[in-house]
Formats: sequence, C-alpha cells, structure tokens
Amino acid sequence: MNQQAALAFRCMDLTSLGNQDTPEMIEALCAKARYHEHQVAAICVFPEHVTTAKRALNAQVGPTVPVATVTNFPQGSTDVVRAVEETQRALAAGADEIDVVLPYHALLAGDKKVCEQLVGSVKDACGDTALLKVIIESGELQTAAQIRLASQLSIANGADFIKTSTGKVPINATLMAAKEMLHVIATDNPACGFKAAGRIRTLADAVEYFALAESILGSEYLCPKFFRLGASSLLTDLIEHS
Ligand SMILES: O=C[C@H](O)COP(=O)(O)O
Repeated sequence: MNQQAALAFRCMDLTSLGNQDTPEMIEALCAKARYHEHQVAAICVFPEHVTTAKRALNAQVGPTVPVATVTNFPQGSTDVVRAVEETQRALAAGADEIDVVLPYHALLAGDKKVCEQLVGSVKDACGDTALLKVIIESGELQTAAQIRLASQLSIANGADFIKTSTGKVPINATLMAAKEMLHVIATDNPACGFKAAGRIRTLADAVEYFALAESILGSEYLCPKFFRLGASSLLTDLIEHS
C-alpha cells in the first residue's frame, strides 16, 4: 500500500450497516480488518452484530481492533431514554465505540435543548471507556450555521468525535460540511476527533479530507485517534494502491 492508502486504511471505520447483513457477512468483514502490517481503526456494525464482530475479530485479527456501533440510528429521534438504553445494550454486548445520531430534525425546528440532553446522556452511558461519536447528519442541516451549532453543542456535551453523516440520506460527507466542523473543533476543542462518513469510495476522496483536516488542525491530527473515515466501499480502491 502506498503511504496515503495505508493512512486511509488505518483511519478507516470499516463499515457494514446494511439491513440484510448476516453474521457470515460480518465475519467476512472482520477478516478484512488487517492488511499486512496495517489494521483499520474500527469495525462498524449494527448493534445486533456487535457480539459476532467481537468474536470474529478476536479469532481472526486479535482483540486490538475496536467494534463501533450505531444508536438512535439513522432517524435521530428525540427519545433520550431509548437512545441511552440502546447505547447501554450495545456496550453490554461489547461495543467499544458508539456512533449516535443527533436529533437533527429537532435542531432544525429550533430545539437545541433535546440535542444537548441526548448527547450528554449518551456520553454518561459511555463513561470514560467507550468513545462517543456524534453524527450531526450535516447533509440534512440546511446552513453552515446549523452545521456549526450542531458541532458546537455536540462537543460541549461530551462528543469524542463529531461525524458528518449516517450514509442513509441523499447528501453525506461533503468538504463544505467538513470544513465547518473542523473549524469548530479547532476553536472549541482540538482534541475532539472528526469522522467523515458516507459515499467515500476512493483514495482520491480520502486524500481531499486529509488535506482539509491537515490545513486546519495540522499533520498530527491525521491519525486514528483524531481522524476517521466511515466507509463501506473504500477498501477495494485502497488495496488497488498497493
Ligand atoms: O458510517 C458510515 C457510513 O454509513 C458508511 O457509508 P457508505 O456505505 O456510503 O460508505
């Protein structure tokens, strides 16, 4: 793998969030978590597949690849209790990272408070051990100001990462949204991570996000601790660059 492809591989949350996913498909996904000396940042699956992913990674790759899962997904409901319960169940199943969807419809309707409550409550459920990524669904937020507001309140209420998209709406990660989010991170908490997700399919796509993140937060930001690419179809192109 060339250097950029290797970086994209190591920063990738290798994702399978299809409604038809089977345990066999999750096992096959986990087998791709290592490529020569490189391993992906995480495997991201629906909550019902966390146990399978943990077991498969332990057997095939070793226990060092975290399992991420999604809660309040993809609708971004305002039901805080349900989001917390889903998160608790996912953690009990062994999830290491939680990607929770912000109630972005509520934010668009002017209800910032429920967004703060949901992020804060899910953060409490994660405690200090599980990473919390908040999906702001940037493609559904209609203005740069809304993208900034969603990013700010997510960071203020405990997000370890802010993530662009679920991959389930027409507009997913864009450089425009990423730029707004990265500037909020730079201002509010440069230790907060950023995850671009949805329709990132080529190394060329990934490199554009690297360049943007590096220009705003510096080269040390380009590592799995801070920078992730959520992608289900990027791997093939990365391997072609080997
Ligand atoms: O969180 C990750 C996204 O759901 C992946 O989207 P994608 O299937 O378009 O790569």
